[in-house]
Amino acid sequence: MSVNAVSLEEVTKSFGAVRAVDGLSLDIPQGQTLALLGPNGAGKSTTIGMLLGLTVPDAGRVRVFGGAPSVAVRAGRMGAMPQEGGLISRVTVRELVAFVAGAYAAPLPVADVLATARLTDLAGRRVDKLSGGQAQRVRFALALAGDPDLIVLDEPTAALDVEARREFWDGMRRYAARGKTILFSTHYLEEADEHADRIVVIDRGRVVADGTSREIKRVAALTTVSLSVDGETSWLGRLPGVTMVEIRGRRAHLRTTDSDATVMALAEARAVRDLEVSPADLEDAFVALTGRGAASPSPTTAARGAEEESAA
Ligand SMILES: Nc1ncnc2c1ncn2[C@@H]1O[C@H](COP(=O)(O)OP(=O)(O)OP(=O)(O)O)[C@@H](O)[C@H]1O
Repeated sequence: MSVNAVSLEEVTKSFGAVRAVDGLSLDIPQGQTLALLGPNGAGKSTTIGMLLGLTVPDAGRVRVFGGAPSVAVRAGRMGAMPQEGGLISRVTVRELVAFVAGAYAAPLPVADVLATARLTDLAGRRVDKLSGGQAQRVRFALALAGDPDLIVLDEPTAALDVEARREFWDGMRRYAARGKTILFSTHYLEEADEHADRIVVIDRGRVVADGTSREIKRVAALTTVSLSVDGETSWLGRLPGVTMVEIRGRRAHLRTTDSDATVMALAEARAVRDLEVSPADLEDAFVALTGRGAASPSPTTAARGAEEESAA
């Protein structure tokens, strides 16, 4: 098996009394596109800083392609796009890309960089005359110039409008299609859902969920099946997939990790009356996982509730 592109082992970093990253472990195999999703202050930028070798962890180990981050950077194997950062002005896009590519031993041909970042038509434009979205694609191009195997992007599309984001991700997909590894942080749930193979949700410096968007929704157990009931309801908690039962008036609301199995079992029990299935979206899952902004119980609470119920 090939070495992981990224391996973080129990990494911790504090700033004074603030523990920004708290025992975080994460392995990213080569070729994966991973979204690091988390609310403000979750520890995304600090994690990325350690990954890039810009910040030294207090404890734990950071490996990029099996070695120190600085080795991967020097070898041109890791390219980064920081959250912000000025671009040299008064030069054209092509000149700037060629200048940065020239710093690497085995750069990508400039024409390829421009094409991947969708900048071919803007190659002769001066950098200081670009729109925000175009400038962001130039930053992406600079991260690509050394033909890295891993690219790390800290909130690459923050402040871009919908069209600029679409164009940005278009370029990113071309890069990923070449078998490269991508790690990006984002607040945009739909962006993680749409562009990542894997989503790692972090909060307070810890991983709170890790999986495909489908798996994360399942972990959050947020699909709700509701139906009209009368009489005895305790059996509803024993249906497959059900993690929580709430009775409100004459309706039962079942949280389930497997709505298909729950509905089938209800049908077998001839209990389907005014049935409604409300699927979770990633936003609900995120809120439930991080406990921010909603009164939903955390998934661990939900899972524990179900275990206790079935043990009883
Ligand atoms: N250089 C620093 N000095 C002091 N505190 C810091 C420093 N860098 C980060 N922090 C604190 O560490 C915590 C994690 O911050 P970090 O920037 O890693 O989060 P984030 O998930 O990237 O947030 P955002 O999405 O807002 O960029 C926050 O409480 C932040 O205030």
